[in-house]
Amino acid sequence: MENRGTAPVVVDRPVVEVVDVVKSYPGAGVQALRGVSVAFAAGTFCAVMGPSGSGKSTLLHCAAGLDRPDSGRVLLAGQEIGGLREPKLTQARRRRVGFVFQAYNLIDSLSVWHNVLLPQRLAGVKPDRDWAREVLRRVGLDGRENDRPGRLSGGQRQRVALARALASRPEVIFADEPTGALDLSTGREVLGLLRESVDDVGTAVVMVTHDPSAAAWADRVVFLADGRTVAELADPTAEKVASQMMAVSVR
Ligand SMILES: Nc1ncnc2c1ncn2[C@@H]1O[C@H](COP(=O)(O)OP(=O)(O)OP(=O)(O)O)[C@@H](O)[C@H]1O
Repeated sequence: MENRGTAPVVVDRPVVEVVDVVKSYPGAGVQALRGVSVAFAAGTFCAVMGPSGSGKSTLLHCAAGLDRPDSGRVLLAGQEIGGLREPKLTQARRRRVGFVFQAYNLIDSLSVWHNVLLPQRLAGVKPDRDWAREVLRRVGLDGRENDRPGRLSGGQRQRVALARALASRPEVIFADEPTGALDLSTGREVLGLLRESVDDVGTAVVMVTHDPSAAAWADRVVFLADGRTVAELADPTAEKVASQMMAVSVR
């Protein structure tokens, strides 16, 4: 399905809506997003793909409220976040959003347990310890609570990052190439856990990836090129994603 206009594809129960977002980096003379409209539905898994430099990470940062667009609107659970001043924006993000980035962003001076509880503590929320224990069990890290992240493997660190994202029961998890630094089987485990959090917990996942077989774990794939959404795929397979990527890359 081609989506060339500025009207977002309508999804049921959107948790994040990006409407006609433009974002440039004036210092670099780059317009990274040129009027992107896309919505992400609650409890679904969406992959974002596109050639290098097409604007995927910028879209993720704007959608997650980490970056402010030059124009356009971003709604998080129906609330427009563009008008929020910093403390309120941070609060909305901490309450509703989880992040899993390739660099893990774990704090090495804290144990696994304290890393997992940190976002709730920063949000001033009393941590739900039972749920934190449950998510650590789900990601296969029970017994590692007292370890420092630096002593864990890359796959285990990524699982800590995922547990940390899940621990605050976010409505949406944004993941930027969460399997990029992992070997094939560890990558599959992490994708399985993201899928499980969608199916069992009802979290929405928005994941940037370059890998068609990772995108095939999603319910839907949105393709970007030159800062615009150019195509979508529902119920993707790795083959369909790869051939759509080829089509997008030769545009
Ligand atoms: N902080 C920044 N300052 C200047 N230019 C930037 C910045 N971040 C991104 N860009 C530029 O904006 C454009 C889109 O970058 P972005 O990282 O969003 O693309 P991407 O699709 O995620 O790329 P990749 O797949 O290589 O990670 C690129 O031309 C990039 O060089």
